Amino acid sequence: MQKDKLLKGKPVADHIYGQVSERLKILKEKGILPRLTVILVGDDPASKVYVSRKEKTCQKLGMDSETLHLPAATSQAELLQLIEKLNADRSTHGILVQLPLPSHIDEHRVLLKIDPDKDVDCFHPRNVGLLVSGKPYVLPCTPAGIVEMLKYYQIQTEGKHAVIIGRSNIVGKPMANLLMQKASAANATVTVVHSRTKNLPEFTRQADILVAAMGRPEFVKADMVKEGAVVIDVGINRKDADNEKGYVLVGDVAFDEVLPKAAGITPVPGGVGPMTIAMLMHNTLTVAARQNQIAID
Ligand SMILES: Nc1nc2c(c(=O)[nH]1)N[C@@H](CN(C=O)c1ccc(C(=O)N[C@@H](CCC(=O)O)C(=O)O)cc1)CN2
Repeated sequence: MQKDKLLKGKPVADHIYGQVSERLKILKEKGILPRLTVILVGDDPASKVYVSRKEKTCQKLGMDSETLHLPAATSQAELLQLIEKLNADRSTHGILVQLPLPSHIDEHRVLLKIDPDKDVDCFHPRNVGLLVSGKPYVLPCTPAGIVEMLKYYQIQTEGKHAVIIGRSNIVGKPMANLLMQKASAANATVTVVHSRTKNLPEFTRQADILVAAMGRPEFVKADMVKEGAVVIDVGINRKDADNEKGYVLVGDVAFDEVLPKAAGITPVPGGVGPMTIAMLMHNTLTVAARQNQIAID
């Protein structure tokens, strides 16, 4: 294993947590205890893991947090009512609805209901618009975490060709925005490919930076990657295995065969994943500070 090629998330997340602690100190000195409320509807096993990690991280940092776990049969009206209550509650600064939601609930309606000033995910259309305009309120957690990783590992993006596989609202679309922008200083040339792209490998082979975020286990094979490319794997897929958990985590990249060709590659687990929660903590402080007109940056 060529260890120097591994772009691990933990050291970068720890660097962010250092900044979070400094910013939290300023808020606490002003009498503000930032509070994140996470809503989980249903019992998706992976979501339960992520939500519990969010709560534990808040506790570890000394932030306030609350997880509201609702049954899978919760109606859309009930969920909207709860969000309305949290919007009006001044002690809650950040609201996050864990995705995916059960299929009977319209995700767009729910995200639209969250007060955009409390939207720590950057999923509300107002905040998506601000992001696209280059004047973000907060940055979307996973894409912002990837930008932080590229900076930390001193990977040049300016003028490079970044190819993103996947066009989701959580990763693909905001990632394209961040990488192309002047505001993020990334200044890359960006191509987005997806399930309907014809001759997809022709595009991925042009990538200096390849971001795999389509949610298909080990989809990216060695012959789809240019020699010397930086490969960012955003996929987290559970693959059946004969171990204690009954599964192993694999990314969207066939890691073992892509590793020899890549100049740098994020592992799964331990790559991009830890950055999502680190950036969420950062965003929670940002919204708490803005709601109280306190400068922490
Ligand atoms: N409202 C949101 N919903 C979802 C988001 C989001 O940003 N906001 N992103 C994902 C899930 N997610 C956070 O919510 C998340 C995913 C992965 C990790 C992580 O630490 N992954 C670890 C492995 C974790 C494991 O053992 O299963 C890793 O890759 O090393 C954290 C958060 C979808 N929903």
